[in-house]
Amino acid sequence: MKVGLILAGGLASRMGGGDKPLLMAGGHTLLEHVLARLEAQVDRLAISANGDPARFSVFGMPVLADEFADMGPLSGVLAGLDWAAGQGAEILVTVPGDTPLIPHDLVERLGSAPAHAASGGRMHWLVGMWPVASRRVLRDMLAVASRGPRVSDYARAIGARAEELPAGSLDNVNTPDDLARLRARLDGTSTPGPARG
Ligand SMILES: Nc1nc2c(ncn2[C@@H]2O[C@H](COP(=O)(O)OP(=O)(O)OP(=O)(O)O)[C@@H](O)[C@H]2O)c(=O)[nH]1
Repeated sequence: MKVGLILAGGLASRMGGGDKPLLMAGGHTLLEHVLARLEAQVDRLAISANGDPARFSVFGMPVLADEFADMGPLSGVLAGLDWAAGQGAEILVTVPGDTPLIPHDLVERLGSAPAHAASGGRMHWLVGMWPVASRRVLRDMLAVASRGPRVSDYARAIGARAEELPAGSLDNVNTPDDLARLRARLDGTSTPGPARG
């Protein structure tokens, strides 16, 4: 069984704070775009976010808080792997909530875990497929780290493979300029809404 995790933690400091996945583009939040593309590809979905989970309650999914504070996205990945283990899943698919245009066949393209997405030769480590059995390696890494370990270090430690995805499908929103570009791209398109929410 494969389950999915939408990463929505972090500080969004380059956007001036707030929840990047709740920003609007093309008539939907970025999170709704991710959901609409990922939902049919996995058996269950959860959101990784700290703070008040109520702000994500409209999506009807579990909201997983980081166990290790201030350790960056890998702490969210660990929470997702622990949740996935509890669901009886073997594979966790992660997608950042600020990456709304992932392919509708992402899981098929990634193939088997561990695999991580690349575009134009650049790795997008958080668009990936993680074996749930690897979670002990990650827990050990986080338990001894004094600051957030690099996602690439963990992915490489478990033998990650890179899969090239179509150009533009991994464009993410880090800055107000990124958001303006995305809005210009989605303006006037009829993006399908999510099946829930
Ligand atoms: N669970 C969790 N997710 C995080 C954390 N930091 C970042 N993320 C997620 O990881 C992905 C990439 O995050 P970044 O854009 O690099 O970091 P950010 O904090 O969101 O934004 P900046 O402060 O501008 O770097 C996004 O989906 C974030 O939601 C964290 O500490 N915990």
